[in-house]
Amino acid sequence: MTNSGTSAVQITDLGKTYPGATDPALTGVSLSVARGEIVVLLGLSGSGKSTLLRHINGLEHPSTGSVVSLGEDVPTLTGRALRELRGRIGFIFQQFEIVGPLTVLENVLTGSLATLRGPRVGIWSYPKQLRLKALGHLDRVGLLERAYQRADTLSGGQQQRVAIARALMQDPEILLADEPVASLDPESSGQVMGLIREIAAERGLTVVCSLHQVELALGWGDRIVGLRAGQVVLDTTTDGLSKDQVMEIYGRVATTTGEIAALEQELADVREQLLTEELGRAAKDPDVVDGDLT
Ligand SMILES: Nc1ncnc2c1ncn2[C@@H]1O[C@H](COP(=O)(O)OP(=O)(O)OP(=O)(O)O)[C@@H](O)[C@H]1O
Repeated sequence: MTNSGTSAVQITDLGKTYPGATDPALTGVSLSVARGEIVVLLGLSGSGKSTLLRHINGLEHPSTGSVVSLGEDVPTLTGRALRELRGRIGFIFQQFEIVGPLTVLENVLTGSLATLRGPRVGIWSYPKQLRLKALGHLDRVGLLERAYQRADTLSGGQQQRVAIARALMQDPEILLADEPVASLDPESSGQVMGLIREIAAERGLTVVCSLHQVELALGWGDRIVGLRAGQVVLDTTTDGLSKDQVMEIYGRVATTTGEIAALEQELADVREQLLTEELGRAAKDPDVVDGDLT
């Protein structure tokens, strides 16, 4: 069944409890995303962002409630119908999932594997029209000159741009991005997020992207959906929304052991990021002798 309505995603009263878990990962989540909308899921580690994203393309099965993506009743789909839906929904992950020893071009080409029969080895095993399409996407993300280089010789930001080009090979209608800049420095983060937005506007893509950086989310998304312990605690457009207003609702004092553990983890991550940035600055500082960071 295909629905020609304007809703890209319609989630109603979604609940998810993982097998063996005592607490639900999601409770009573309802969310409607219009076609062409750019939505940020914001929340602490463990608040349920990935779980929610993974329901949209059927990587998770709901415990209760319904998920309709691009007019398809996702939990009822299996086999070919599910593969077809996933073909219409691109997914970008935090860890890029790039195959290091393969060339940049071949990594992009793997984005078209679902449309081809049989395994492919090497760029010449892909039809010419797909090779040209992949080169076009690499050009769009600014990496054309890197096409024949090994993917693991690229920086983190460049690898994430390869992941964007790979997702575009599917000609997706929806793009899901799960903390796409969590492993990047602030400058590369801004570039990657800017690129996703530009490409979404060019292609009229619907984007649902999880982030945990409040300021980035405010500057980037049209709408913010705040999750806390598996529940939607904020759902508003970013227009005129201040950081304090977001923090007030989504960053309230942690109350459960799980939330406190999540906050502690978040703090450890921030400390690690600061240390990495500091080491990066020290490495560039001409006054610091090689290896001497004291
Ligand atoms: N496969 C799984 N099996 C059991 N529990 C899981 C599984 N995946 C996630 N969870 C639990 O579900 C809850 C929500 O996790 P989820 O990964 O969706 O949160 P998140 O907000 O995306 O976190 P992060 O920002 O760290 O990725 C957490 O308590 C997590 O431990």
